[in-house]
Amino acid sequence: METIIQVKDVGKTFIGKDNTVEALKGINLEIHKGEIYGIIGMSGAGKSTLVRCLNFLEKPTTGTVMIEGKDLAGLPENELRRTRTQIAMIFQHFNLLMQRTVLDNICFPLEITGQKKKEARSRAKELLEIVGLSEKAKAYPAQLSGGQKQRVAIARALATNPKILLCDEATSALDPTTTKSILALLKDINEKYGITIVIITHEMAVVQEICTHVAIIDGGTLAETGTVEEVFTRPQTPAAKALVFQNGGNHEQMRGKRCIRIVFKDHSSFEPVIANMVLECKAPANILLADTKDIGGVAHGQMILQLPEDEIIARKMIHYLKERKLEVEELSNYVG
Ligand SMILES: Nc1ncnc2c1ncn2[C@@H]1O[C@H](COP(=O)(O)OP(=O)(O)OP(=O)(O)O)[C@@H](O)[C@H]1O
Repeated sequence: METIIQVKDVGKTFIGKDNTVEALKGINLEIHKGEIYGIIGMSGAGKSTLVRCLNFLEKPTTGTVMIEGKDLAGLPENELRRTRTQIAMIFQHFNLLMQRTVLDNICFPLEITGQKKKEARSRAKELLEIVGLSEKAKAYPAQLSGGQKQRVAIARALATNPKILLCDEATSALDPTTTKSILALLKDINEKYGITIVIITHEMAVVQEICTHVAIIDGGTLAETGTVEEVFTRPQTPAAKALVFQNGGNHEQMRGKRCIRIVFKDHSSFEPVIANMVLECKAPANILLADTKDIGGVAHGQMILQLPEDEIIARKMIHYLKERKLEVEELSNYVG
């Protein structure tokens, strides 16, 4: 698959009057065309800084960012500007122009690129239809709900036909139902228009919902990258385990001896079953052994899980897995 974003050894240091912050250190990332790539990490991990480096809103102190093979640092100003128009961005707080109507907000980037007013308005109307807000064309942002504002921001971001859409905590100010609908819209846009999407978030549920790939960033460094399924089912690093199992995947909390063997057959590899189970049951499960193979996008294999001591939660987990048509076998004396 074609690489669209390549980040090589990127570092970013902020030098202040009294202190120096190394926000990013030696980041390497490769994002392919058409992927929905999640970048997740705790507050202060460096997510926003990284995403801002992808469109040179922030210039990296070291390393290179390449968009479609072009090193952004080497581009003359006008070409950098052109490349930037292909990288749109949406934000947590929408950043709409409050004095302009919804339609005029969407026209704004088109006017900047010199499009005629009439053409801009007709394109803006098309975009409003895509995001399902045609009836709000004449409304002002203050008259919209959070989800509607984000839809306008998405329409505005798409106005210049970008190849990449960067989303910086785009659903963090929204309730769970609205979040789901915005994520569904993003997925639809990704599928219909082939736009590569990079999602910055601190919420695992967002990654789980729509991302194909994920990078975990921790203290300015990249802890782990992989497909969502890989990282969710077999997190390798403490940072990844902390996010996947919410409370650290701490072995001390796993005193329960109850182990089960799950056999995967013909199960979609894109549904991170274990991670979903952990999220649903709000308790960690320890993966003692995982032997899965991806055959044509379908996972086959087995996994041995140690369940929590709490009988009710353990039952709930077994029930969850059985409901998903997985073969579950209880192991009385498993020694990992
Ligand atoms: N312009 C700046 N000047 C100085 N320090 C900065 C600047 N921007 C970010 N930082 C610092 O860099 C580190 C990473 O910040 P960043 O905003 O990228 O993290 P984040 O993972 O996006 O966090 P959050 O989820 O809380 O927004 C923090 O320690 C932050 O204080």
